[in-house]
Amino acid sequence: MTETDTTPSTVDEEIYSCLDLDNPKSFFLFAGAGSGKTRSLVDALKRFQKNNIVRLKKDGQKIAVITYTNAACDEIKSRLEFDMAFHVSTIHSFAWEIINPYTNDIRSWLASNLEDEIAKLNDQQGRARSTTNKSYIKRAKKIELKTKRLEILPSIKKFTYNPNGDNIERDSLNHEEVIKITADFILNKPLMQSILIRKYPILLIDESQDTKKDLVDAFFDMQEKHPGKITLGLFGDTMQRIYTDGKTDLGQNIPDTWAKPAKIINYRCPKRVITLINKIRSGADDQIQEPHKENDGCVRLFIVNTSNPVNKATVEHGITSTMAELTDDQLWKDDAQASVKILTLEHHMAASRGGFSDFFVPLYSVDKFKTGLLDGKLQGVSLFAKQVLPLVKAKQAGDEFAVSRIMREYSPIIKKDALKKSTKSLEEITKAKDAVVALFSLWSDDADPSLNEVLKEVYNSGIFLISDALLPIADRLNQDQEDIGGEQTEEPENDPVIEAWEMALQCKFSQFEEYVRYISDESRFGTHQGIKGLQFPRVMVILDDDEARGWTFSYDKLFGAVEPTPTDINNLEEGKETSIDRTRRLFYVTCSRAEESLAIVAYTNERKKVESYVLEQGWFDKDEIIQI
Ligand SMILES: Nc1ncnc2c1ncn2[C@@H]1O[C@H](COP(=O)(O)OP(=O)(O)OP(=O)(O)O)[C@@H](O)[C@H]1O
Repeated sequence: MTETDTTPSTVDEEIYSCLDLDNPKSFFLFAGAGSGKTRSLVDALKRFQKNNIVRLKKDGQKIAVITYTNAACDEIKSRLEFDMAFHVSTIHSFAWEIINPYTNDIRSWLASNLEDEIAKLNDQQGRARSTTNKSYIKRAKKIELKTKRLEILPSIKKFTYNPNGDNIERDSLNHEEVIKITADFILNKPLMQSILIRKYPILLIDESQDTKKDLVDAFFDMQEKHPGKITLGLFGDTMQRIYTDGKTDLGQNIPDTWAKPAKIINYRCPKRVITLINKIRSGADDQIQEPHKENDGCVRLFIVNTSNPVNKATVEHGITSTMAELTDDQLWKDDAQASVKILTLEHHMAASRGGFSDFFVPLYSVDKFKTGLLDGKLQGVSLFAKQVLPLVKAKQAGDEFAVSRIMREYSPIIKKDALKKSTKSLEEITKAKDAVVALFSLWSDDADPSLNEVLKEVYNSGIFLISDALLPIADRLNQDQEDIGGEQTEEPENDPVIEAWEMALQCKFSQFEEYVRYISDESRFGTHQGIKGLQFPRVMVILDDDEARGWTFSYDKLFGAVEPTPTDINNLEEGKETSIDRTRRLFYVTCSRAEESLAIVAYTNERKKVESYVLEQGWFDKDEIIQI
């Protein structure tokens, strides 16, 4: 490294000096958790904004900043006062903006890619031992779908893509394709590189460790071919790479011509947390952080014996009380304020702890619903989340102004257009008022209606529009009522999507409210991956392989409770990544979120092994370990 400095301003100075339009220099910032990477990024841009933005704008150019999440995008945009000279976007939107005008090139790429994929699948079919086993049938289905897609390609006039959506329409590209096509165009179309560099002479990537490998490679290639024309700046922490599609060897083999500033201060965590994360990290590389904060903070490992049945809710509640005593911080016990952040590996673990499983689990089991369910954009969710919930809250708070605003915005009864068309607007207003009263009456006497009851009421009064996803169910609910005592209706056809909704709609509205809090980041729960980049005063990390059910991560292996598998040993011998490496990085990310105190809760049936392993590794002292 050319520089290792404890003075952040020197590092920031070096980064800023790279953003020189006459003499651009690329850089890779080496920095661990809580070292202020995002702050350095924004500071450099702000300084650039002050000194050089006029020239950039005059030349019709922009600075491109690629971030990992939409939330990070919004944060950076707002800190740069929404200056249009900064093009801040996620990698998927950035990629799509680059390629979307080139319909014919996309078509050719897709055609050749589909042909390759079909040829590979046909080859596998040819070598299959049986034509009746599951893999054969699955491959046959894939060949059929890919062939169909290949056939319709010529008829597509314009490809579509939504970086935040499921992209299931016939003319849409999926997320993986957009990244691959962009990387391929940048690598193999010299004109594309020239256009990009002309438009964005400075390209900065935050969270570069998790940015799609193919694209990072393409950007490296572009920089190598035009060294005097572009600044490529990478911010990130290789130890925080938690997705499998990031570039594994990022940080190694950085060209000599690049600047390599390093930040070694951790501004977020107290001293004890920093010694812990330094120890965890020492299993992967030799980066050591120094604390900025004076306080020691508190860390405890609770090892929970799962050889006998355990009530996890009770155990975890007890742990928060113990932490409150140990830290003398009563907020550890304050459930209502969500003052403790509880991190689980999987969403379903958060759902069961947060009490919204009945709504979440059935819908999350439908693959194409996953993204929409997590960002709240799933068709059907917004009726309850954006219309019914705020309306009920407004009524409960006696805020009639908010009630009428929501009605004006969403209700087809009272919407401006409806009133214009109607000659009897007074009548319509009365109808709307009655609809609100009828809906709100479901909550009278502290009742907690089911989503089904709410849907039925919405259907009957027409207070809000019902999306296509819920309409068949609403129809059926109403039908059931009409059929009581009448003739048996025909058995409905099984449709897994409708069945998932039917199950979810049986939950109580209060469960749905908890789900909304979860996806709005207002609940006490988060996932190990989802809290990337965030920080919280009190953090409880739940390690529970059995409940997580996955195979990508294994805390039991990381903590020495389970021996590495032959595959792990093989990978290790071949210098490849193992599930222990992946889990170590995830554990580093979760522990490094704590600003004050940290409780780690390890569920295991090998408690003695876990204790002796963590003592041997020097992660915890004996008096920091509590067996339950
Ligand atoms: N130079 C500084 N002086 C004081 N506080 C700082 C400084 N730099 C960063 N911080 C604070 O430290 C905390 C961590 O900063 P930030 O989130 O930017 O770090 P990061 O490197 O992006 O972290 P991570 O990679 O772990 O998500 C924030 O509260 C930030 O305000």
